[in-house]
Amino acid sequence: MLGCHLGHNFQLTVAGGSYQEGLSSTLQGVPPGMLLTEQEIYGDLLLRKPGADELSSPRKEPDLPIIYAGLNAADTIENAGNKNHTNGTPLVILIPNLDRHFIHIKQYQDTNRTPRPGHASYASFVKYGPDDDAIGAGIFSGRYTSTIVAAGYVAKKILKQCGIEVFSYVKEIAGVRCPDVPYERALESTDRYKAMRHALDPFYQEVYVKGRITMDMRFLEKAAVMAQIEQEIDPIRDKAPQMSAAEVRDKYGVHAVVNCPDIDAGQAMVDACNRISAGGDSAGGLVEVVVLGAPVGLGEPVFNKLDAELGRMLGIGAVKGVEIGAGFAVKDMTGYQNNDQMRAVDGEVVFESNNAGGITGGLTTGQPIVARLAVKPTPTIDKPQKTIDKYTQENTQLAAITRRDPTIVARIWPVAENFTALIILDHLMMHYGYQALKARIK
Ligand SMILES: Cc1cc2nc3c(=O)[nH]c(=O)nc-3n(C[C@H](O)[C@H](O)[C@H](O)COP(=O)(O)O)c2cc1C
Ligand SMILES: C=C(O[C@@H]1CC(C(=O)O)=C[C@@H](OP(=O)(O)O)[C@H]1O)C(=O)O
Repeated sequence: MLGCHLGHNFQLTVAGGSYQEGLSSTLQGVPPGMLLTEQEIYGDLLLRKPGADELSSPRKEPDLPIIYAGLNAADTIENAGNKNHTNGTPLVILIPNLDRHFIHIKQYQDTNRTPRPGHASYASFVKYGPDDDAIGAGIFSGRYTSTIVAAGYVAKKILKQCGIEVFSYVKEIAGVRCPDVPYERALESTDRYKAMRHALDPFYQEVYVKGRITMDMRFLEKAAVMAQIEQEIDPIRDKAPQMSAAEVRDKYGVHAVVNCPDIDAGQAMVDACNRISAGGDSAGGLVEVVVLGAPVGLGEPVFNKLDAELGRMLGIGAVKGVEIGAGFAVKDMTGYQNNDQMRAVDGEVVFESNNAGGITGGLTTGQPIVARLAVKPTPTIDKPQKTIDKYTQENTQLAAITRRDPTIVARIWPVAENFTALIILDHLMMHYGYQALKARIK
């Protein structure tokens, strides 16, 4: 298989599959000198992991990461204080699969002759043959997106130190749309939503806050604890702090399930999705990603224009469209309506609108970068569907029996957020390098 690599300077290679031993992210280009912990990476992974709420698949993966390489194992000289700091070598993050039992493997074995319409299993069988990693769709499972979240967290941490903030939220599910809110408000709401999820996540509390896995442990010790945790998934989940939706709303000012900056819209999304999934079907929608604080000029013509690079998010399973700024709506505008008028105010350039989504000519303008991802409804549904037997070519029917997300939208925004961070950091490195070189030319 080819194609599991992203980035020019800040480079990510991913591996693994939904029912293999686990998944991994390998990052090259991480600068030395940054303290990095598994707890903080998990803080992002828990936002995407399955089994969290009524809109997500019942698979109870905790998605606990292990940093396997890329950190100093001890202070490099006595009292240097750089233990667990990045040291510039490739950073490897492992995410073991802990909720893959025989019963689930058997469900896939029983249905793997009959590919799920809308999923990858027909084309991947034809391409890779009978040894195709078809259990749970392997690397085609949405599960692989945990690797993007883990790696993108590192990119976001670096970007924050450069004054750049990347965040994402749910814009639409099942036709229910979140009204437009100012980006600063959407960022605050997303931060409060994350704080709520950290506080209520049983693994965050039991594993990290209570110190069951610490950065002082060796890899083999952490793996041994994970083997214990694999046997305790349900008891740990039972310890989750309980809070009603109303209490979440009062304390954090967010919806308890959907990261949407308008709480009422969030509830209407849940209701609409539940109505669809009660009939065995699934729902799609939109997520929006915003980047604040990016300098002017990120992006490289011609093939690496920043909008083209953001379009790489089509590589995320179920993402069928990536819009920048006004996106497809530009087709109905006149030039005067679409152009973002500019003024100079006290030496600063101010734009009166942002139809360009912060990018013209593939280069950032200094405005917020805005991208939206169209997410299709989950392929696995609980309705009989027409399919074929991929070994005999007979026509047949498939009824889903595997675990599935009623909608992918509510879980995909952390993937979009962290994927965007990987792209922005990659281009920031290119930009800084190019500008440094330019400054040396007399
Ligand atoms: C976070 C996430 C969760 C997903 N969950 C499911 C699921 O439960 N069932 C399913 O059939 N597809 C699910 N998918 C979608 C499939 O991975 C995707 O549709 C499939 O790989 C085919 O790729 P394509 O939709 O890009 O053509 C999920 C995707 C993501 C990103
Ligand atoms: C495991 C995850 O989501 C899975 C994505 C997925 C699919 O077909 O994409 C189908 C389901 O897989 P399984 O049948 O193995 O439970 C989801 O649970 C995950 O995102 O971590």
